[in-house]
Amino acid sequence: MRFPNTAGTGTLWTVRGTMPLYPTMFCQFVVICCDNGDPLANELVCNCLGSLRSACTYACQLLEASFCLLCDGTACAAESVALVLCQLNGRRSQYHGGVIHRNGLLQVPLPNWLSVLAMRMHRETSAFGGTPPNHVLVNAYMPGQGILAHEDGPVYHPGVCILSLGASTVLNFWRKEAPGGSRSLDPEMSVLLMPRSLLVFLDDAYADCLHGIDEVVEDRLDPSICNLAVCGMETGMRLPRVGERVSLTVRRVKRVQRNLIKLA
Ligand SMILES: O=C(O)CCC(=O)C(=O)O
Ligand SMILES: [Fe+2]
Repeated sequence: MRFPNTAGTGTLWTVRGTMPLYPTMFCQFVVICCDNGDPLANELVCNCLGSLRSACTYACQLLEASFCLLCDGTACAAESVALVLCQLNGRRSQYHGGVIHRNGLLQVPLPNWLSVLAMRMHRETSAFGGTPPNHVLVNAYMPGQGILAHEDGPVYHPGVCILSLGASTVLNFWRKEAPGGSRSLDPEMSVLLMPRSLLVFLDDAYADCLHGIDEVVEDRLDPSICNLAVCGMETGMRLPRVGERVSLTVRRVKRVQRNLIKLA
């Protein structure tokens, strides 16, 4: 399977194996936010019901349909201008929506299939503060790959939607400042990201925490994972990361540079 051709380079992003389709899997919607200084333990975790559920399912179907189109290598090139920025520890990342410059986003319109998805997330969640998202990061992880603890930072509006496809994973959150001053090595809270789940994290979870994914080939499900029950899992289980995981991180870069001439 191949991802969209990258701008200019002619390099194709080749993915080993095939993108699994999950036509019948449930779609989970997890919201993590902790306004008013509430501890992370008070995060809101809910199953996706009613219209939200259908929105997520729709998004996944759309996305999977898009990936299928991309697989045959024909539909993508004209529509999608993507930029491969890094191949860190094997994880591959692809940016859509433009390059982030110190003066703001040098905006390139999102490809249509991503724009529909991003607008749907905008309409159905409160993640982007009333203004549509303009940037999507696609990350592809093989088993054993992850992402170091980091914060997404002030360049984005403090709200993120992450749609997960392929293998499951666990995303950890650490408070930047644990009580007593130093940062604990143990996550304060973790979320199991099942395929076709949509994670929305906002506010304090964005601003006061680091997040990251361990570089392991299987996840040990421990009690710090806040949504085990809704995933039908139990503490103590081990969940192998079977195959590749592809995530779409949808965000809004706060500042958009409209006058490109000024940059010269
Ligand atoms: O792949 C994920 O779920 C997390 C990605 C992430 O945190 C990022 O790209 O900033
Ligand atoms: Fe991140």
